[in-house]
Amino acid sequence: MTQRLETPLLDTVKSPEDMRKLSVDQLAQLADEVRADLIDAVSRVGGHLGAGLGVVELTVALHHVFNTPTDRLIWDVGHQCYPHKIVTGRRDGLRTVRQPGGISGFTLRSESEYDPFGAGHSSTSISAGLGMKVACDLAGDDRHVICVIGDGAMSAGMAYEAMNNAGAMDAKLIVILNDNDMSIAPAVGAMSAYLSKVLSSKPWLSARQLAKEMAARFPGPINRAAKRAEEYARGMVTGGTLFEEMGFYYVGPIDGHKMDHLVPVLKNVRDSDPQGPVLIHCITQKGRGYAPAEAAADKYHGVSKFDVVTGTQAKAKPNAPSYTSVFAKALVEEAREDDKVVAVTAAMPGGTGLDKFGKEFPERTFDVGIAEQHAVTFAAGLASEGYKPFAAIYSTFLQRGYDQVVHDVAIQNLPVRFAIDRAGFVGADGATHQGSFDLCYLCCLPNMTFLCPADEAELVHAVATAVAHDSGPFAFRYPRGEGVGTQLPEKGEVLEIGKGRVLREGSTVAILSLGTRLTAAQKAAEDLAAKGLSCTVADARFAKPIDTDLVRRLAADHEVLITVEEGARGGFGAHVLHFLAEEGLLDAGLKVRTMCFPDRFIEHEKPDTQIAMAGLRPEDIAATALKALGRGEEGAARA
Ligand SMILES: Cc1ncc(C[n+]2csc(CCOP(=O)(O)OP(=O)(O)O)c2C)c(N)n1
Ligand SMILES: CC(=O)[C@@H](O)[C@H](O)COP(=O)(O)O
Ligand SMILES: [Mg+2]
Repeated sequence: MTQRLETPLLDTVKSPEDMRKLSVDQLAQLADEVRADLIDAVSRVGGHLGAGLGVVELTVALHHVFNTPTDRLIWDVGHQCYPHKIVTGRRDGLRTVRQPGGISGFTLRSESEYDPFGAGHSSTSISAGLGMKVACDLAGDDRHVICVIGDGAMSAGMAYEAMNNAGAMDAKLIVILNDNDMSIAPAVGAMSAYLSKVLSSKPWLSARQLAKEMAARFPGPINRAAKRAEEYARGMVTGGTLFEEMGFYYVGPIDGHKMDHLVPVLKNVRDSDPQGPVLIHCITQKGRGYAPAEAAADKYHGVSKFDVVTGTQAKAKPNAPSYTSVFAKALVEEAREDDKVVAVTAAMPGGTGLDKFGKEFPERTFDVGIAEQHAVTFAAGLASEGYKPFAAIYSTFLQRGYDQVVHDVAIQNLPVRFAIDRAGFVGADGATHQGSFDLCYLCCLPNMTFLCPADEAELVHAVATAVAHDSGPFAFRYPRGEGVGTQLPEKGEVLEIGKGRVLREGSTVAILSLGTRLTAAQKAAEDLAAKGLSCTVADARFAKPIDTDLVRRLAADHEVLITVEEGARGGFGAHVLHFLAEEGLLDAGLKVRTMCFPDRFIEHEKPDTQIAMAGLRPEDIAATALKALGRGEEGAARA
């Protein structure tokens, strides 16, 4: 246990520069103080906690040993970067993390020179780091590039693509595997740390380098044998064979919470000059140092505000079930009737609700790790053999598997069902996580069917329709958070493909809503009616195929046609415009307005504010109609 020094260090240590003057004992004390500060900050505003708790010592040691920001330090995913933000001048800012106007919950280039690369989606750090290291080498810059990547993020294909490339190059990229839950964990502790110190010390590395150089002088078979002998010798001791095979010097495993292990190993790696990349295997504990987090199944990965003493989170009582829980329940019901229904998640069982499905159907539930590309084609394989796979993937993360959607699912017209959660604005996670583009990137695909339920009841029907639709790929989307409180049907109804519904009949303005903007559309119609304007409100239900009869009728019977959707330009509204143009329905002077997200990234905010920033509130819809009729200003200027 570190002998705590009297003066609190966090108040005097203002930057990594200050940290470089500290002793190892002082660094350990500083880590304790950073951990306490992290817990305090997140208890006030919520956010990602468990991962940051697991890298407090590593963060302090890295900024002590390396000359950041000149040396580039990249955090994979970035959710564990809160300690990094505390020690790089954003301690106060952390009390505003993910809040309106506050700092980002991930690393962000525009936020700090200590954030050389933005993140949010996983497994990008090694690719980015290699690019930076090669650039530095080309420019003759003598700086280190360090990537910290978790064991989860290491399960994504992109990480292997990057390691495969790095391992074949001479760039001395430093990768730190932050391993907080290995299924086969090599021994950690003083002995292994000692070995790693020795293995990463200059004499050993240069001896190994010498062996490598000697081996390199022999022709093929001898060279390979010599090289392999050296690697297996090390692999036997430390289990680094996999990474060695990929061309990395493997160092570890070391205890990622012991400052007197971390600092010497990092110094040795920093000062050694092996040709090629190095991987340091750090064993850490997610949630470390905060009992409620350590005890929690999810290690307090993502939390709302909480009481520091008890760990009890302040969760507002929901007015209605979440869309995710409605989806999960509906899928369980359907799966009870149909044993071909199977479910696939990419490391998000809790977030997608498939943990509930897995409780009842463990053998029909597949968590493939953070591997959306694989998840999609794995589902395609299941579908090709007659199963009904539901790939439940957040809108933003499905972007990672897009070519697989096109190449393996749509072209082959395989009946994969895409349950797209977190569609539309997601709030605190901000620009990297918004569900903005799925309508754009799926509606353009031939063979795709895309259903957009307007509320929870419609979501239950969407699941039933997805199960029944076996003739090709089928997507349905729903937002983060709770529904509007509609009565849930006993059983899902199979909807007629490509058919919308009219909820309000009028004559001058037609509002064609897609998805959960329906309540706003109905409110806008009421506001307009109060101004003497007669409005029709229709729920398109399907983004693809469009209900062409409905669109034809709305175009023929109204002066103004407004489409509304929670997605970026190029989605539903664009396809309605294509149809209207092809049918010549724009030629008679119909006034069309397509309301969607603006052509910019919307940062972290409360979801309602994000809707206002996008100009999609009821008052914005009403104003758009009035302006189209030449009667008054269009919606409040977009924030
Ligand atoms: C492409 C992608 N898919 C899914 C996620 C959601 N996600 C965020 S953190 C995380 C787990 C990361 O595990 P690990 O890398 O081991 O980091 P730890 O939280 O254990 O520190 C996941 C799945 C993501 N950010 N990016
Ligand atoms: C860091 C990350 O990508 C996930 O933790 C994500 O923040 C989860 O989002 P939800 O909170 O919407 O499940
Ligand atoms: Mg992990």
